[in-house]
Amino acid sequence: MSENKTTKAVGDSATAVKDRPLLEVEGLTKHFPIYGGFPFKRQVGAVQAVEGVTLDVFPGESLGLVGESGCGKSTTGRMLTRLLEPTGGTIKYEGRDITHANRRELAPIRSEIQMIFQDPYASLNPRQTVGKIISGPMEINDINPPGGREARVRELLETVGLNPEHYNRFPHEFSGGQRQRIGVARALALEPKLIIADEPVSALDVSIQAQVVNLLQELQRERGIAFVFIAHDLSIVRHFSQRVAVMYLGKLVEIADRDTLYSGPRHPYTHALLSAVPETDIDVQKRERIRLVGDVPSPIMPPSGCRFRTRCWKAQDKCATEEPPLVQLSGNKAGHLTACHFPEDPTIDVGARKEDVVMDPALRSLEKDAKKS
Ligand SMILES: Nc1ncnc2c1ncn2[C@@H]1O[C@H](COP(=O)(O)OP(=O)(O)OP(=O)(O)O)[C@@H](O)[C@H]1O
Repeated sequence: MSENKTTKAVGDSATAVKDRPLLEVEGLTKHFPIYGGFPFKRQVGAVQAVEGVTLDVFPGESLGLVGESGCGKSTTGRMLTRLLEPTGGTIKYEGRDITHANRRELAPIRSEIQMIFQDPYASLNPRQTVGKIISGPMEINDINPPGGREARVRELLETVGLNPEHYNRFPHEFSGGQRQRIGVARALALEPKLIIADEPVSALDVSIQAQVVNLLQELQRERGIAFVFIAHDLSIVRHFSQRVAVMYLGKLVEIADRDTLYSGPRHPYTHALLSAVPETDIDVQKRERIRLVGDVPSPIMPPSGCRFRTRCWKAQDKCATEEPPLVQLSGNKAGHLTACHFPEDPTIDVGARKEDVVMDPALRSLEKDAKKS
């Protein structure tokens, strides 16, 4: 098979490639040490949570990061915001290496990269008022917007669809969806260029998920904020992201623009993830159903070669001995990278799955509305 050795995951959709990348991530790695032994504790191993992740995030784009629970999505997100110190690799923000930048060095960009967390119950301080929570980042960064912080917070409350009069209320007075809106307002307070949204809707009621996704999408479009949208649910990422990266056991296995990924996945794992999304639209061509067997192996001792091989129906000897690089396979578009020795055939009829496959009826109706307008 002829391969073009492109190892950098670049976007090629019109939205993605406008400028140089906002964020350039190369070989990002995180190992959590495991200590044991008696009487003196020493390191006996490591959880290899993230291993050699390489990708770019462009200004204003939304990149979806998808994979099963425990594959290292949150750890990656936390390293990108520098809440976690990487074990290896580099992170560049607007060309500046911030991989090991200290607090002082990070200060000027702290406001530009924000995070929205999964659990809107745990991520808000129950003893602080909404006003205090949202103005927190402004206080920490000593930012005084024209008109004052309170006016800015009220404006932000309105932006995220909450009543500005709720300024003095406490988190427990709000529903899950409303709390996540407070989290979004807090992330917006410093007018970030990049938001890492870590499963921002998975803790919410299904009927509320669509509203919050819609809000984030509006913000992305109207304010040109770049998003890394972390999710285990491919249907939500498809709704929100122009490009999608798929992770398995700490590694990126495939990345492409969303239509390419959904209509012609090359990595068997992506194919399996897609076939797990229920097809509710009878117009959508039936895709072969694949059910993954076995558990995800331990990240403490991941399989040799291709990490997916123990669950892959296409695996051969080579998969155990040689790790497949993340490259542009022959037949793939620029920017579509796959890490597999025996990839799926490219879909012949690329238009076969143009329709979105959405699990949640609320999201489905939103998509239809968006298409009409
Ligand atoms: N502080 C830590 N110490 C040790 N291991 C950790 C730590 N944080 C995460 N891990 C491990 O690293 C691996 C990746 O975890 P991570 O939370 O990044 O995955 P995830 O894909 O975000 O999963 P989920 O969707 O369940 O949040 C898991 O095996 C997890 O147990």
